[in-house]
Amino acid sequence: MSLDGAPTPPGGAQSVHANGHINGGGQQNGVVAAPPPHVTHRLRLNPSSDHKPDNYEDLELDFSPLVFSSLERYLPPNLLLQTREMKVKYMREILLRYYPESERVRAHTIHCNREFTNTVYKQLQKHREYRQKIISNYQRLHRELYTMHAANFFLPSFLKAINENTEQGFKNIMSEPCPGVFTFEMLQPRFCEMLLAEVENFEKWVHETKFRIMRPNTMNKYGAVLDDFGMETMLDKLMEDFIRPMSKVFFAEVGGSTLDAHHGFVLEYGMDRDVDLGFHVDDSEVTLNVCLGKQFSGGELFFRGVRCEKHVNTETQSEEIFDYSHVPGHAVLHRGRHRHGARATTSGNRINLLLWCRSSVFRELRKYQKDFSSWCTECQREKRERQRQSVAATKLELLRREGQTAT
Ligand SMILES: O=C(O)CCC(=O)C(=O)O
Ligand SMILES: [Fe+2]
Repeated sequence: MSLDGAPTPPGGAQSVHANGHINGGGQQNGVVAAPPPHVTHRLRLNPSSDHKPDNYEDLELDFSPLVFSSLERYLPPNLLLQTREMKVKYMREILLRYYPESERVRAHTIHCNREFTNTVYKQLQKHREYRQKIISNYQRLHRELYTMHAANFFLPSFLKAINENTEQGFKNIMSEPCPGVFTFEMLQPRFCEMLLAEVENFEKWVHETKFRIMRPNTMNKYGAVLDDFGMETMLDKLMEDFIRPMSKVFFAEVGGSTLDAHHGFVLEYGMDRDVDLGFHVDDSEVTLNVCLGKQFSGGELFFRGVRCEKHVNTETQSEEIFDYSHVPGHAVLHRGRHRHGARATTSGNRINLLLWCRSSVFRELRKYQKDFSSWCTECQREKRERQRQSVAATKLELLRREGQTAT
């Protein structure tokens, strides 16, 4: 059997050369670009905290109703008085800009809002058809993987922390070997085995049918997008009920509490697969990276400090250098903007589960931020430097004035 495959490949990571430069001008791979100048849709920088948002649960929408309720508080005051339909229309146009599959289109074509929306719709439609084709033809091996069964998937220690849902509860199971990089034991060995077998089964089907699949991003030749073969709902649950509570505590300043979209995939490394992964930042606010196995050597993750778009290529400070060795079943949680890469897997096969979690609210608000990012180390260094210079200038001025009074 031969099936027709992939539409335009999805977005991905933004690669950064180890010595600092972004590959290919930095606009490729689904990295968020500035909106076209004519786009007039605006949000407030601070939410209207006393405004009670509408409920959107009963509408058929392409984003979660909760996203609309959260975003509503950021609407310009005059819009808050409009009908629910008007608000939905306004917010949808903003949100559509953040649908990952739209990024490529946006970079090349868009000249007016309507045209943009139509092009995105076509892309979405194509992508839905692509997924549908896979889902209706691929025979699942372990059906129990496709719905969330927390007790079968996760270790009791992890479940206990999630149920407690307190900062201390999370800290009890986590290590933070480098600021902003959290590691913890997460998956049951049986779950890892089943997911590995499912991925293998899917790859076998792809091979046999010659179905042209999209790889997780432009940096990988191997691996598979789990969302494309039926795991989207289960992974949404993973993000909402497990990753968002933790991110709310540890990554609030990068939208950790408003994560509302994900890209879920596995990567496969080995001498006969992808060997390593270059230095990059993820197209995510928060990334979950869990090793599924199997046996391997090498493949360490290397981290090199958190940077905003403007500072992505700046030098690494010695205290930012951190290398991590993967352990099957163990998870790493970090900001998408934490620069990192993976060293060569020198023997065996390493397969990792990745969940890039995004917040559309955070992405919209980031556009209005003029000054320094609280989470970018380089922004903070520049800010301190600017303050130091300003204090020095004031001191000098005071001394000069004192000198004048004395004479
Ligand atoms: O291979 C790894 O563990 C890193 C994967 C990664 O950074 C990514 O997919 O964004
Ligand atoms: Fe990454």
